[in-house]
Amino acid sequence: MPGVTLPFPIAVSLGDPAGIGPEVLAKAWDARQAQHLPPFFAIGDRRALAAVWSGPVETLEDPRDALSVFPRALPLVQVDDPGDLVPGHPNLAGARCALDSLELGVGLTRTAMASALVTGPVSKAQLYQIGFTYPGQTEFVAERCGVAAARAVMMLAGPSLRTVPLTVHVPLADVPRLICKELIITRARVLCRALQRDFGIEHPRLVVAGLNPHAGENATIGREEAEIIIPAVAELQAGGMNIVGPLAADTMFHAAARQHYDAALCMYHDQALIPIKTLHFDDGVNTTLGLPIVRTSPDHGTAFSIAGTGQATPGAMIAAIRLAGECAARRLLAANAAAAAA
Ligand SMILES: NC(=O)C1=CN([C@@H]2O[C@H](COP(=O)(O)OP(=O)(O)OC[C@H]3O[C@@H](n4cnc5c(N)ncnc54)[C@H](O)[C@@H]3O)[C@@H](O)[C@H]2O)C=CC1
Ligand SMILES: NCC(=O)COP(=O)(O)O
Repeated sequence: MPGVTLPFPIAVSLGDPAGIGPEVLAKAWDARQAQHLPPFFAIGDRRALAAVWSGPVETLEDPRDALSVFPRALPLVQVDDPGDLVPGHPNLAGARCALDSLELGVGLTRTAMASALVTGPVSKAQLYQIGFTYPGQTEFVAERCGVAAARAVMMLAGPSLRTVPLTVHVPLADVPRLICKELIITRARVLCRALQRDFGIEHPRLVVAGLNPHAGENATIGREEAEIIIPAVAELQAGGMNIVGPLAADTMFHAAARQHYDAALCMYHDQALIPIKTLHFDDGVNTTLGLPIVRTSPDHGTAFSIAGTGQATPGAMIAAIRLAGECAARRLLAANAAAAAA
């Protein structure tokens, strides 16, 4: 945000060393001045950067030194990957390095050595093979921050759309039984509060998607709308929230419809992510709401098939760093105002 200088740099874990995380972060550093990015440092293995980029890297002893290093080199907190490190060829040593980097990034942000955390893309399949028991980074970061998974809310954000998947990394067949009134209410409240606190939207306007075609067509094409979603929306409205739904999911994302809301609560992963990745593949950000720290991530994955080819575009990583800086700045302003008022 203009006029706000963050006291600490932003921490960025590189993600899987064989994925495109190192390349898009290096390209973001190349673009730091043109894009007016706040200072950041990388967390991961130096070799992952060297494999895809010939720019300057300086290894840090103290992450806070990133502020002075950032103008001349990409600052790095080294996390060793003892395996063969070849872009496009993931292995379990790389997955371990990605997890160690994520863990360190959360710790540094929790202890105020970093103003916010940006996480590079990891391969869930690789992480599951080393015993990672969380569905994704969202739930891992939430647990490390002491926040219950239901209250850590994934939101995908682009310049013209924000969406929240109510259920995330679960089989589609499980979605109907996982949707319940309590989950809708909990996530809508976290979403509303975060839009106010982190996005500066004083009176958020929310919409909720239906699960079934035509939002159930008056309970003739599925009953989840009538039995679960409508009662949840009614309870939230009674509590004063500006929220409507369920809306038919096929017609709620066109340009004119998007003017009427600040965020859409969707019933399952692809219902939320298809519109975002269609509209904002190059500048979409995945952010976790409801945490004591700011955490964002580019909306894309590891893209192993293009890693090391130079084709990866850094737009989503740049957007993730920018959004992390903006949210952290809003929290800083609010904290300063509260301190001044006390
Ligand atoms: N934040 C995270 O950690 C995320 C991790 N993933 C993980 O990534 C892995 C691969 O997932 P996919 O579904 O294949 O999605 P993906 O985003 O890695 O790739 C999908 C397609 O988009 C292209 N692509 C992705 N990012 C690009 C970029 N910056 N520039 C140019 N082209 C780009 C890829 O080459 C591929 O054709 C999975 O293991 C998944 O778990 C997926 C999404 C987010
Ligand atoms: N599809 C979104 C995604 O995979 C990101 O998940 P997470 O690792 O940020 O929880």
